[in-house]
Amino acid sequence: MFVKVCGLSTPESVREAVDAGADAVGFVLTASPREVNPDQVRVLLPLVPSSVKAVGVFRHESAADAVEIARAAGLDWVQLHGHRTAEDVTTVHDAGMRLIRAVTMGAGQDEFADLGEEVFLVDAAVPGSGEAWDYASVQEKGLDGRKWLLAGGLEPGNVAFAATAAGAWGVDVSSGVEASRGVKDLAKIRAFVEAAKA
Ligand SMILES: O=C(O)c1ccccc1NCC(=O)[C@H](O)[C@H](O)COP(=O)(O)O
Repeated sequence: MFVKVCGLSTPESVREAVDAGADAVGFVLTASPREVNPDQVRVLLPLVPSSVKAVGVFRHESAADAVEIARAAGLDWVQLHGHRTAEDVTTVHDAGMRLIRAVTMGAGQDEFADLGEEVFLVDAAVPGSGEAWDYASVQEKGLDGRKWLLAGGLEPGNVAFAATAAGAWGVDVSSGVEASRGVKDLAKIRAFVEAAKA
């Protein structure tokens, strides 16, 4: 199970996620209680080994702006929330970056089909809100065999059940490993990664 821990902003939380065995870490470079700026990411990046993907997360920014900000932060993966077009995908790829596209369950079947071979993420309606949803309902989208991450309201206690119910290839968490909004809890990060990998 691929595990991404998102919304990291301190050396301690990055170290804990990496040490616990996370496959990817996320830095929120958009308006959020977890927002960090490119300079902060550059300070944290040396703590992330090359085997772990470091992802810049964006919501309202254009793809071109996201690429520019990610580059300033030293990142080569971007995660784009919100409605995106084929041109956005091209913009990211032409910049030599990898893309995680975030969609919600409300997205139409054609939007899921459009995601092609891309790694993508199926999230709650409001990203980073900690809202759980009916994870099993994603099975109706026919995502078997595709590389996609389940997100939204996951926590150490529900991740194994949710990932199985959804048939997910990987999972992504932020709120469920926090002591309070925007403040990561190191023990929860470890418990989450261990539960997801078990
Ligand atoms: O974390 C945020 O505040 C955020 C803001 C804007 C766009 C994306 C954001 N976060 C994305 C994520 O952390 C994950 O993809 C996912 O939504 C985590 O959800 P949850 O575990 O329910 O917090």
